[in-house]
Amino acid sequence: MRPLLIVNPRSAGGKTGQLFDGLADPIRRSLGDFDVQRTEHPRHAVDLAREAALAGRELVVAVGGDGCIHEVVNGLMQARKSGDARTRLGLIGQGTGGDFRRTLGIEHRLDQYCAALKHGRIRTIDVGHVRYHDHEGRPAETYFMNILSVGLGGLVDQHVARMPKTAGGGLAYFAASVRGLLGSRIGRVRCRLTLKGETREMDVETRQLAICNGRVFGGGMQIAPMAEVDDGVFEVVDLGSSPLPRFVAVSVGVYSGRHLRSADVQHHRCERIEMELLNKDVADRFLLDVDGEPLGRLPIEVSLVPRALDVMVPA
Ligand SMILES: Nc1ncnc2c1ncn2[C@@H]1O[C@H](COP(=O)(O)OP(=O)(O)OP(=O)(O)O)[C@@H](O)[C@H]1O
Repeated sequence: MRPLLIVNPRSAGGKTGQLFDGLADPIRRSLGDFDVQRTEHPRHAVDLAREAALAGRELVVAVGGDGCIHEVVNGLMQARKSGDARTRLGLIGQGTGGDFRRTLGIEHRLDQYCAALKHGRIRTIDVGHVRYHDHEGRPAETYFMNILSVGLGGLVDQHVARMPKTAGGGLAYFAASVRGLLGSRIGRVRCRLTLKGETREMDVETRQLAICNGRVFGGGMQIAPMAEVDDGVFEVVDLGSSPLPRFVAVSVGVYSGRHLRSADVQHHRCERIEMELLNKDVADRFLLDVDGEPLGRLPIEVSLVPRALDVMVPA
């Protein structure tokens, strides 16, 4: 069957919808014939990817940002659960952030995306799975391919999601980050981590803690430069509970990976982690960011599905 391109026309502030027809010809020259489906609403890509995999497509390409990739990954994982579909994932990055393609080392150029699809190699990656509570308190679950964080990141995502769609990209994200930072609270969190069959419990106080399959989040922040998407473990990076000015200084180091040298920052490894918020009065400001989406809140149970998905990456 022909490859399917799932296009999020709203990605990159709506530019993808306008630009995609112009991209189709160069993609076709490299990939050959393909089919296209444009998403019509949020989470539509989950259904499109699942149906494509169950129909036996060998390759499904997410054309959009990290949110689009997250949805396509969820569709492919759902298909895998309900059958033995083993569809490969491809990427053509068209978003504002591009954190997952940075993790995979794909340069943001159409010819590089096409080269990875046509002549690349398959990398079989681990995928995270999380059980959580949505903003109305209902139990929910999702897969994630990159990073899940608790605390400040989810609050920033929520501010971004509530901004008018006309707000400009970089500046609007910066404003949401400042607002999130000033409104953020320190969570007292009970964590149960399991690594190689051994479970240990610890209580942490943190403004932001990230559970990382990939390396980069927040539009280029190298929260876990040591992470490998196919090593069977999560890197857990806790940015600590220092007062705001010191927290900001440590966070600036996340752009280069320097934060890991700070005494405020803790690093753990696990295949599974359960987290429960002890100071429930901060629950509205201590939120989940799952691959950049503000999905809900604690308590959570996160587990790693090893070698779950084949992704096309540069040769
Ligand atoms: N037709 C649609 N109408 C409205 N929203 C949509 C539609 N299709 C997809 N979406 C939503 O658009 C959101 C953003 O998508 P995506 O992440 O692909 O782009 P981005 O935000 O520009 O990139 P990045 O996440 O890399 O910054 C996702 O939450 C997705 O559910």
